[in-house]
Amino acid sequence: MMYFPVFTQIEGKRCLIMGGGKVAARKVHTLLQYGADIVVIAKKVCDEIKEVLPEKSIFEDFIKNAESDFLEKEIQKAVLVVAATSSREENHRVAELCHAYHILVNVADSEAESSFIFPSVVRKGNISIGINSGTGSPAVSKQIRCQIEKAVPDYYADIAIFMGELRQYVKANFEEEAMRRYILKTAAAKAFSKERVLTENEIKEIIRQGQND
Ligand SMILES: C[C@@]1(CC(=O)O)C2=NC(=C\c3[nH]c(c(CCC(=O)O)c3CC(=O)O)Cc3[nH]c(c(CC(=O)O)c3CCC(=O)O)/C=C3\N/C(=C\2)[C@@H](CCC(=O)O)[C@]3(C)CC(=O)O)/[C@H]1CCC(=O)O
Ligand SMILES: NC(=O)c1ccc[n+]([C@@H]2O[C@H](COP(=O)([O-])OP(=O)(O)OC[C@H]3O[C@@H](n4cnc5c(N)ncnc54)[C@H](O)[C@@H]3O)[C@@H](O)[C@H]2O)c1
Repeated sequence: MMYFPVFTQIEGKRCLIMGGGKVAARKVHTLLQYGADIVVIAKKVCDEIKEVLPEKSIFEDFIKNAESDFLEKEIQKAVLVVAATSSREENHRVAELCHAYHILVNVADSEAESSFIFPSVVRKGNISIGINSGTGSPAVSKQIRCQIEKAVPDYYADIAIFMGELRQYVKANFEEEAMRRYILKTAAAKAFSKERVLTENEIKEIIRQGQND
């Protein structure tokens, strides 16, 4: 299955993880990096999760029938849900509820029931590179991630921050779109060729050239 990559903002937003084992811990780790407000519900929650989430975000000893209304309400508060229990029946139930409420759901043991799947992620500062094999083979994604990690140097993150700030400045100070494009494209090309952020003088020079052309 081929997936369209979307970069979504989850900072401060509720993400519900159903299940508290190895897979749940990996998804908690990924979502935490992006500032999600995570809640975990499971029969048993592993130490790795307890170490990174506050007690109020963990609902352990969850028993399906007695508290089914609780789960449904928690699902409705979430922007995305992960069904990662070791019970096929439970994962299926969570998936059905999410589909009924049109809430994004990742089902750890069923790609077919998932409305989104997790990419393998390379992070360099604010830069995020997501990888998906398109064949349901996480081992392939992991190999590609390792190659990209080696190929993308840390200073790219500094250039990204620098270019983000330059872009705000250029948008605020230059009315003509062609000029904005010239400055930003030239500055990015120059920063990457010099393998560092540009100095104020180098930026002034680019602006001068743009105005003379
Ligand atoms: C990328 C990554 C993101 C993440 O989870 O954070 C990810 N799985 C990762 C690791 C990993 N997954 C598995 C192992 C054991 C080795 C192996 O089996 O290969 C390892 C550990 C390892 O490889 O070290 C087994 C496995 N995976 C799935 C099932 C269920 C099934 O197949 O039904 C089973 C059990 C199969 C069985 O029972 O045997 C399903 C999915 N896993 C996906 C993503 C989606 C497809 C991604 C794609 O196609 O690119 C998809 C469809 C749904 C989803 O989970 O979103 C992360 C790499 C992190 C990194 O970069 O290191
Ligand atoms: N997507 C992936 O990358 C990936 C990788 C490996 C395995 N899997 C699949 O993910 C699932 C979870 O794997 P794991 O290694 O995290 O298992 P695990 O045994 O480490 O954890 C299972 C968790 O589910 C909880 N649980 C079980 N039944 C429950 C129920 N009825 N209600 C609430 N909580 C319940 C347990 O308390 C535990 O917290 C399995 O189905 C496995 O096949 C997916």
